[in-house]
Amino acid sequence: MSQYLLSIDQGTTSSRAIIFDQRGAIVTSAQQEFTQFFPADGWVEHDAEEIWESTLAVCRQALKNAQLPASSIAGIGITNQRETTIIWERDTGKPIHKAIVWQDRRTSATCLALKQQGHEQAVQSATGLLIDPYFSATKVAWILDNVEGARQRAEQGELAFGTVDSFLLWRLTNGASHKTDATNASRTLLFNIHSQGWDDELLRLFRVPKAILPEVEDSAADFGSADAQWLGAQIPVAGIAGDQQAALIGQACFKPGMIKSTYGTGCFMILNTGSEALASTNRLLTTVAYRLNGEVTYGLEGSIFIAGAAIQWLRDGIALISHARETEAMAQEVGVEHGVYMVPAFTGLGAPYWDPEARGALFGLTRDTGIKDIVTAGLQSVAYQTKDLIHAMEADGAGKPTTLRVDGGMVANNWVVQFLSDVLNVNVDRPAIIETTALGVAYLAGLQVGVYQSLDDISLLWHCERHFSPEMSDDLRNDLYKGWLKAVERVRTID
Ligand SMILES: Nc1ncnc2c1ncn2[C@@H]1O[C@H](COP(=O)(O)OP(=O)(O)O)[C@@H](O)[C@H]1O
Ligand SMILES: O=P(O)(O)OC[C@H](O)CO
Repeated sequence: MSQYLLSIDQGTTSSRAIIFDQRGAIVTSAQQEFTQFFPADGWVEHDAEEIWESTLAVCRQALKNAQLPASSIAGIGITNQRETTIIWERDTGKPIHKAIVWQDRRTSATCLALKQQGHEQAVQSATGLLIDPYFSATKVAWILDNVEGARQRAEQGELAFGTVDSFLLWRLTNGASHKTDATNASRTLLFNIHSQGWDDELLRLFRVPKAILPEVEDSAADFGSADAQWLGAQIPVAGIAGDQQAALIGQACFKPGMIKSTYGTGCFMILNTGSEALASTNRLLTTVAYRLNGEVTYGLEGSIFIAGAAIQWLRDGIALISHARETEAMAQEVGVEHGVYMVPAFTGLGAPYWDPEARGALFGLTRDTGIKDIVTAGLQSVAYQTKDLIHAMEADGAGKPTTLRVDGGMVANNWVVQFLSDVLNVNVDRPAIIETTALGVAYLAGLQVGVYQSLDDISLLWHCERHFSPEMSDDLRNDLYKGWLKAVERVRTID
């Protein structure tokens, strides 16, 4: 019987395919980076064709590496960078514009106008989100308004919109399936998280025609089958979830109060709040954590736009390092008290500030500041931003977590995780598999095709690889964090 699961993890900077066995162990994986386009200040685009081609290539490579026939794959799971917006032609499957990436700020004036017109409260209570260029709705409208004839074609039903999961599903099924799951839908600003349906009032407000929207399914569902021409056999697509929600599942945070934080390009912390859609009064997001058998589990999310991307910038933008892994030894050498702060607001500030016009800055430079201090400040900024989120969650009544489960490419860095534990004053657990995003959606696909019977089966598969506990004095922690708050204040453009 086919018992392997193939996860497609389509992230912001790379496409990955990982094959898992039924114990959740990685059999093999393949990864490909793809081009980032920065056509203007604050704009970020991807080529949707390159997203598709790199995804297909890594799936084929993973199967080849594993020396497994496609028929041994019981199901495919798709997890993806969320909010990123693609519109394509229904008859050809061709995108009509580059994908507008979640980090893109081009619609900030539109968002500001909607906020000034007083729409934010109603939008927040329906969607759990804030009016910000981060989410898909204003990106959809931008494409419809800026590609000639697009709005009319959309209204006539000739065009389809999707987040990256939908686009890949469409391609894998040769256009037979135009679907998404509730976690991805909950990031569009068009989906009512209480009624679990597209919301007509929001569609009117954001000027998005209903005809372009995908059907919304549970996160473990029958999404259609990948055509045999792509991977060598027809394989059911059985799980879909946005990457941050998938990581929550991969971290087995199934009980209310459990919390994870993922450090990839950005950093996303999600607290499981169970069946309660906890409304934030501290500018966090209420989101669908997962939907199984029609039952919704909600999450409270803090979204930070730049985490590992700060390290990428140190490498590719200003060439202070050649590899991300070099940063650990540098920080070990420099220590925590060098007086430099980096506020990596390259694409504005996310939670809890939501300041799209803020830009990055370095503070505390002196004649003896060196490369290692700046690099260390980049690593530290990630922990300080996480502390901002924990404070907002506490203010929302969530209570201080006892343990935080972490994952994502950046937590391979032991120094970062120890500093995180020190600054938060919280125990931090790093699991044996830090590819929790891919693992989470493999679990979802496995639930659908019967490899797993329940979430309890999955919880048993989670293992801690290393536990980090706080070692820093309260005085030092407070002093360091005070310096961060001062630095953030200096880049903010709105209160
Ligand atoms: N050892 C390391 N120290 C610090 N940052 C790292 C390290 N290894 C990887 N990173 C950062 O982690 C990010 C990659 O994480 P990943 O989870 O693969 O991201 P994504 O899914 O967003 O593409 C990159 O931005 C990289 O700069
Ligand atoms: O590509 P990642 O892993 O940084 O995740 C991006 C998020 O889904 C954006 O909301």
